[in-house]
Amino acid sequence: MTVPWVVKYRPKTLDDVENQEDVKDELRSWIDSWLKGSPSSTAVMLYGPPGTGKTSLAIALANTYKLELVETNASDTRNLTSLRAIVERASISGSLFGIRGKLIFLDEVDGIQPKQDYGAVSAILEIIKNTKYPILMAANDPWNPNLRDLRNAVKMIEVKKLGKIAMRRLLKKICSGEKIKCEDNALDQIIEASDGDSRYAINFLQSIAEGYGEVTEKLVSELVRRKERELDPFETVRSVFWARYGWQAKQAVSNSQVEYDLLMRWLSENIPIQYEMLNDIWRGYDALARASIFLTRAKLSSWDMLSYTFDLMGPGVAMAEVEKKSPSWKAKWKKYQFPTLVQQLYKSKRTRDTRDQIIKKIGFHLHSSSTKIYNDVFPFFLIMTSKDLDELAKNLDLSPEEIEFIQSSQVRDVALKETGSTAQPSERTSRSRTTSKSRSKKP
Ligand SMILES: Nc1ncnc2c1ncn2[C@@H]1O[C@H](COP(=O)(O)OP(=O)(O)OP(=O)(O)O)[C@@H](O)[C@H]1O
Repeated sequence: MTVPWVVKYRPKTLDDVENQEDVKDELRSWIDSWLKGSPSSTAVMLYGPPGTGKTSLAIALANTYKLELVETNASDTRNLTSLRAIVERASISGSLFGIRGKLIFLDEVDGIQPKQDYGAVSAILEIIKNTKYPILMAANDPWNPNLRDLRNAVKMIEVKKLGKIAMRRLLKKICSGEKIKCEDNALDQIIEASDGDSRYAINFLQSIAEGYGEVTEKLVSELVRRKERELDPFETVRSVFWARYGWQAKQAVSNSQVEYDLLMRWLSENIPIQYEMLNDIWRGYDALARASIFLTRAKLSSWDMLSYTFDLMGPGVAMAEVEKKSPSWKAKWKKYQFPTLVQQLYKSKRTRDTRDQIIKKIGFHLHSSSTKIYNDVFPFFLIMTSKDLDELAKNLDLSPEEIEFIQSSQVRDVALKETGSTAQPSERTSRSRTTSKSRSKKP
């Protein structure tokens, strides 16, 4: 199984964490104050946009001070109960940093829902009151009024987006670690699209590198569109499959800018990749089939139906995996696939692009328009090159990709067929084609 690069390249210690110097200093002096026996504050909340390194900072902090990281999701009330027991046990035994100290980490504090997770905030407040261990929390957006009491009980530290230079260093390190060819401009585009979200940038890099074996500017720009982040189907698909709670999956599909039909294709292609149990796959497809019915109804009658489409495409697909209900469930990294249709469109576009480049070069040498070369010369050229490719390639300054295009008989057939079928059926072109055909008989 491929290890996700966000895991493989996660910083081990605080020194490995790129930038974030102020945050690291504050965290160090906070833990030092605990070690001296007079904590500057019981709990700290790291807050900032997704993928800025909050979880990484928690792990690096624990490693740096050789503390055991006790990690749980802040809205998981069942785990909070056992956490309360840990904290209470420690206060009775009076152990502070006993044999091995602990760092308690509560992730996704802003995911606490007042109704569904009733009692979570008061449980955390109680843990903070009784703890003998430092408590670190993380949230993307901690300004929800429901979290006011919590905010007042902790020290708030902002984690800012990673700058472009630091992000580039991070990605370069991964590229050389993985020995993959990454064009500088491609990295620039990924950095631009990630908008400071390192997880997004690293996942994006891995998806392209594993899907295509190289990271080129052309590939990246194919995938990055203007509203890149929301448009990235890999991110949406992963967020749905990795959602532990229904609301997370619903958020993923409703925030996604990937067009609904296309998103269905993505999910459909990847359900059997993500889910291993036949029953889970069946439930996933069942939810998706129902989502498709509601999408058709939404388009035909009322857009109100879209809400059901989201429920089924998001939580419906996400919760198809029964194992998710178990507390020991962990998201499994899978290499997602482009929907076959999108892949075919991409491949044929690439082939057409290469063909058009060759046509341009011939046109430049023959002082003719691309249309004329395409209709009158190109089929003949392909036949000619089966004899004299080396010489022609030199004269036309053809790139290896263009030579490969010409050499591939399969592609040549496609190109010949396309040339025949897509040319305008004008008198001029049909006559020209007759001419080139008849000429081709006499090489
Ligand atoms: N400052 C950094 N230095 C090195 N790697 C980083 C840094 N920030 C993030 N990363 C990389 O990005 C990945 C995602 O970061 P992380 O999970 O820590 O973000 P987060 O802020 O906790 O995100 P979220 O709020 O969505 O949970 C990490 O696995 C790590 O590899």
